[in-house]
Amino acid sequence: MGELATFRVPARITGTTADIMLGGAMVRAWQRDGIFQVAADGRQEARTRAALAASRRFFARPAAEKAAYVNDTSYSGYIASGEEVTDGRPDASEIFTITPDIPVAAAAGLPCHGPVPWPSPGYRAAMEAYLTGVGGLGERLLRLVALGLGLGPAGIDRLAGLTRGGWHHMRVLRFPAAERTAERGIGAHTDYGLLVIAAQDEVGGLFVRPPVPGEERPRNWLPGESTAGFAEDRPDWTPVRPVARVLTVFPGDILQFMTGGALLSTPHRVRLADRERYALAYFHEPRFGARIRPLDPTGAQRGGDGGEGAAAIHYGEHFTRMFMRCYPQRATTRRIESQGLLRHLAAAR
Ligand SMILES: O=C(O)CCC(=O)C(=O)O
Ligand SMILES: [Fe+2]
Repeated sequence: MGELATFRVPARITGTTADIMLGGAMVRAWQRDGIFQVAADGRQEARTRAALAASRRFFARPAAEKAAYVNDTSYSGYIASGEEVTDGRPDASEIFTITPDIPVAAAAGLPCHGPVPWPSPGYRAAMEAYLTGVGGLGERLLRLVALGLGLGPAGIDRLAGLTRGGWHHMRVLRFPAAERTAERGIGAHTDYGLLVIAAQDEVGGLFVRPPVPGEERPRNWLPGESTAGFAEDRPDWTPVRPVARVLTVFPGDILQFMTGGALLSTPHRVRLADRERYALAYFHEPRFGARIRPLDPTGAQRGGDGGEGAAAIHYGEHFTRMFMRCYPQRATTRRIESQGLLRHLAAAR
């Protein structure tokens, strides 16, 4: 792969011919490369820098201090290196996860609902500003992608309409420098929702797997299929080279499901470098209780209404099952299991 395509996203997307052409180019870039770049304007660049600086300050604190920022009703908070597992193997990444910040009293016993144990007001302000910036970008991108998929100006909100009160979340990541025996940062995986919008520092280490002709892709939302560890030992992984003043964007599982595989949830993984590395992975998502259906329920869609696979995905259930899979030992997972909270999913709207 040569250079990734880089797009400039207009401030408003209304369905003009130019919007339709831009969306089409984005869809084609994903179908070729699995990922594209968007140019960050000055304000976004400042938010990215401030979030990465706050992240460095937090991760520099002593381990015992960081370990206190956890919560057992949500998956928000600190995750030590080695605590996350992908395909049954520990990831080296150290993470602070931010899910929607919901007071315990309002969590209504729903799995994954609860507060964010913010480490400081400054950290919170930097991350919330970043979330606001990429959240607005995510909305505009979803409208462009809908146009690019041929849904027309009348269908411009078929994707963005799912995200009112969206379960947007973020992983704030630090990767240690590689040791001679260990180069795994995060194992191969896909992410779960509509869009992944990622930022990284200048170190490098992220790889993606573009669509490979003839390669069957697992449907990560089905209990018997998983993208964790997918194609880990095959060739065709391409580095996402750090580029100044861009964010990278790729599709998650929900877009693969909704498009019947016309868009694929991009597998990716992280290798450790000779230095530590900092990154921000933001996930632009449907609302927790959304029931997701394929855009074209009549087409011969993999995992659609065709008999095999799911007819609809309950997004919150998919999210919950994926986090339980990644954090089998976490107090949040144990609580969901011991209190049988999965049965409350049906009540989520
Ligand atoms: O480190 C990165 O650039 C991406 C991290 C990632 O894949 C994730 O947090 O899901
Ligand atoms: Fe990821």
